[in-house]
Amino acid sequence: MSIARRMLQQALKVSGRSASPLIKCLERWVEGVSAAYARRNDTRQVKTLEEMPGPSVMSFAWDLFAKRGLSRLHELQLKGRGQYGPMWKASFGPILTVHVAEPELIEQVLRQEGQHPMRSDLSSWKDYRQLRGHGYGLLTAEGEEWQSVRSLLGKHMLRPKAVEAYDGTLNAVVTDLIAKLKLRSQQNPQSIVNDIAGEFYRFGLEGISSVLFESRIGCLDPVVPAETEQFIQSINTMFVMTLLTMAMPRWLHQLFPKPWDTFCRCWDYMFQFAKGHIDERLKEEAEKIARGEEVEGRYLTYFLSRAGMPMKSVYSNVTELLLAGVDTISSTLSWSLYELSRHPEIQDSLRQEVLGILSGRQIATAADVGRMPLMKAVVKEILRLYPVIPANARVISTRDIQVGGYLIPKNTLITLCHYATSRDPAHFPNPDVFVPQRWLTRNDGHHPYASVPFGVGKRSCIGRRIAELELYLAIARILVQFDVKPEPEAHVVRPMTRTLLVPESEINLQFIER
Ligand code: HEM
Repeated sequence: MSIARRMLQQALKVSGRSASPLIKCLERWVEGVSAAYARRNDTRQVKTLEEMPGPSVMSFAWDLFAKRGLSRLHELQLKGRGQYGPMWKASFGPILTVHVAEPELIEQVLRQEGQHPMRSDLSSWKDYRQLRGHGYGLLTAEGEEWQSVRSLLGKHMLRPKAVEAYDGTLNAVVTDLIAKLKLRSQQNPQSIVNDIAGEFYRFGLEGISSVLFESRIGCLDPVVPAETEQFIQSINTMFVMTLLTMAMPRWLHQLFPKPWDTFCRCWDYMFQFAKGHIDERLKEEAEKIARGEEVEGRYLTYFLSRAGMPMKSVYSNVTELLLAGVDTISSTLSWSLYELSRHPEIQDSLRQEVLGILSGRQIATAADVGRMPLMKAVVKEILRLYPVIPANARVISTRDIQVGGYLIPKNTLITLCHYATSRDPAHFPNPDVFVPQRWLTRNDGHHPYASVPFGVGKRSCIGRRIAELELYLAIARILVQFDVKPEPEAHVVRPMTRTLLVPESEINLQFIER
């Protein structure tokens, strides 16, 4: 309470007068004056971007390009925080970005993100769509357009009941994954499956396709269709090229056209792949209707097309959902089995938890995995150590905001460094060690924004519930069917950034049938 206000109240008490309209008016005036005074004082203390520490343009460019910094961006978060504190600025090619690496400050940014949060307005993904005249999907759309797709998809992807209904579809894909792992481990004298991330890539694509189209596309067949392999290859290359094309000023695209051309070719293929599958599925439906048969789909493409969304938006949304469901699942599942293979005691406890809930059954349902606290803790811990999207971003386009005592002008790109916060010993003791148990105790003391692998708020991951269900179902069945061990003389695998955080080298594991 301001001193002026207190004095006014004191005066009222002394005079014994009740609060008449005049007095109330006076009170409001005093409040207004003191708020304005506080604001002026605040602005005086607020620092500007010029005062923010950070590497020079040259030294950051050196780190990025000469020292393979693009693949070590996650480590540069730790280096930046160590060198400059919780906030620093750096120029990523032509883009100035403010890095924020403290949970309270990340929270401050997200609480000011406004009605239609924006991740980045400088994305080369958007440039590509404009160039080719494609629509935007949920990942790239903004404003009202984003809001309307988000509300529509939210009904089918965020509501627990709607997501639980996908467990049968996803379990059918898990059945094929298990058969494939059995086949591959039987082909090796030591039951080793090489490059599990590659296998889980196909699993991820088959999983999200079945949710989108309610039909299978053969990713886990003994011979994978060539177009599927090319789609996966296109995603890989597109992610490698994303950071490069964003870090290069546009005029450099003319001088060195290869990265931009390759990037566009990958997207062309991905859009073509998605369109092919959508058209095929909708044609089947039209034929059914022509034969007078009932059409009742439980798949996302059906919901989108039935909601009257223009086909251009259906194509772009499905392309982006297909893309979002591949690396995210593959990487998280690979790291889960990697860590469980190195911590046999935790693997065993988790298996006991699964077997206890299944009581004799082989296949878990959504309701079953909902009752597995250790399973949830394992996945949380994996995403703390290896958040597949290691940094998030926001651009607040409507107004300047204050964060950590700095004034951030509107339209500044803000990088939320949650890889750094989730590896911070101040929030997680022994931060580099896999300890799922830390998630089992309430009030373990970490800030709620210290590990936010799915983001927070209106623009957070819409696929979170589907991803978690798919991961739980897959891990549960793998542990029931196999003992998972590291290959003999296995080396440590580290993460690397390829826009997303992925294993730097192959993860090879022994899958010993139980
Ligand atoms: C372990 C798995 C996954 C992780 C860690 C993850 C993480 C994230 C993160 C960090 C964001 C950005 C959130 C923000 O800006 O605040 C995001 C957005 C998004 N994710 Fe995921 N994701 C995962 C799986 C999936 C899956 C399986 C799908 C598709 C079914 C998906 C679809 C999306 C979409 C469409 C967006 C954009 C949402 C929007 O802009 O409104 N994600 N995800």
